[in-house]
Amino acid sequence: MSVLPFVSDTFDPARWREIPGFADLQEVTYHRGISRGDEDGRPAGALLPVVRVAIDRPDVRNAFRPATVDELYRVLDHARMSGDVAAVILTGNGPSPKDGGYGFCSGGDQRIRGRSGYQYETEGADFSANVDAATRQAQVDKARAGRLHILEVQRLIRTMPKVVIAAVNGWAAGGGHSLNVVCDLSLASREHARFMQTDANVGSFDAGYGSALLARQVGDRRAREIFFLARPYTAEQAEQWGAVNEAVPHEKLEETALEYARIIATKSPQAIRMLKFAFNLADDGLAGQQVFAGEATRLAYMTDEAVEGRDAFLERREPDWTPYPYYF
Ligand SMILES: CC(C)(COP(=O)(O)OP(=O)(O)OC[C@H]1O[C@@H](n2cnc3c(N)ncnc32)[C@H](O)[C@@H]1OP(=O)(O)O)[C@@H](O)C(=O)NCCC(=O)NCCSC(=O)c1cc(O)c2ccccc2c1O
Repeated sequence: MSVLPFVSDTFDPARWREIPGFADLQEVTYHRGISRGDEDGRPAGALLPVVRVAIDRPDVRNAFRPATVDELYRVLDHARMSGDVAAVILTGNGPSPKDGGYGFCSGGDQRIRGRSGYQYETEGADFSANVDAATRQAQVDKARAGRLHILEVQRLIRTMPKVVIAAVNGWAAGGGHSLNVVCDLSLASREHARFMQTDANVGSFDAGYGSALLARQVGDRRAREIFFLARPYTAEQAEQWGAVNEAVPHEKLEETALEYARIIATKSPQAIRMLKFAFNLADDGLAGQQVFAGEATRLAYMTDEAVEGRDAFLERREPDWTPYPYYF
C-alpha cells in the first residue's frame, strides 16, 4: 500500500486512501476511509462508508476563493452520488507552514473580493501580501463575474442525503463559521478550534443558514451576540452553547469524527436520510418539503401499488388497486 503524503496533523494516513479521478485537486483534499482491520471486522484496507473533505489552504487559515469553492462542490457532489458513502467529514488541513496557526475555514478570501463577489484570478497573478489592493484588483479576471457560490456548497451540504460532520480543527470565521453551522454534526478541537463570526467586520452578512440556522442551534440571543459583537469563542463555549456536539482533544478530532461516521453507518440508510430531511423540512420551507417529498416518492415507487399504476399505463388497462388498502 502506498504511503500518503502529509496533508494535516489530524490526518492518519493509515485510515485513508486517495480517490481515483481527483488527482488534479489544488485547493481541497479528498480521501476515502479504509479499515485498519482491527476494530470493524473488515480486512485491512477495505473501503469504509466515509469520505474526508478538507480545504487545503492552511497558510490563509483555509480561506476560500472561487476555485476552492468549485473543488469543494465537486468533491461533495461526488460524495453525494457515491452509493456506498454514509457520512462526510469536512475539515481544514493544517497547521499553517507559515506560522503554525490552525484554520477550519476563515471564510471568503478577502484579497480577491470584488464588488460583485469573490473573483477568479488571472493566470500568473500575484496576490501575495506584497502586492497593494489596487494591483490585486487589476489582476482579477474581469471576464468572469464575482461569485458568492459558497452558498451553493451550503445547500449541497444541507440537501445531500448523507450526514456531514464538521471536524473543526482551527479557526471557523466568517463564511467558515457558517460552514460549521450548516453541517449536520460538529466536533471541535479543544486546543485549536476557535469560532468568530466576522461577517459584519468586513461588510458581509450571511443572512441565510449562517445566521438563521445558528439561531436555531444556539438560541436567538446568543446568535445575535455572535454576529453583532463578533467576539471569538472557544471549543468549550461552542459545545456549551450548542454550536458543536463535542469538544475533543486535538489529536482525537478525526478519530472521533470517524467513530461518529462508523456509528451512523450501522443505522438504516433510509432512516438516516428521512431523518436528515425531516430535521430540515420546517426551516427550509417548500424547498425542504420538496427534498423530503422526493424521498417519500422514491419509497412509494418501491411499492407494488406504484408498480401497478405504472404497469397499468404501459399495458393500456385500468389499474387494479384492490390489493392495496386505505391504510390508517
Ligand atoms: C481567522 C482569523 C481570526 C485568524 O487569526 P490569526 O491571528 O490566527 O491569523 P492571521 O489573521 O494572522 O491570518 C493568517 C494569514 O491568513 C490570512 N487570512 C486569514 N483569513 C483570511 C481571509 N478570509 N482572506 C484572506 N486572507 C486571510 C491573513 O491575512 C494572514 O496572511 P499573512 O499573509 O499575513 O500571513 C483572522 O485571520 C480573520 O479574522 N480572518 C478574516 C475572517 C473574515 O473576515 N472572513 C471573511 C468573512 S465574509 C465571508 O466569509 C463570506 C463569504 C461568502 O462567500 C459569502 C456569501 C454569501 C453571504 C455571505 C458570505 C460571507 O460572509
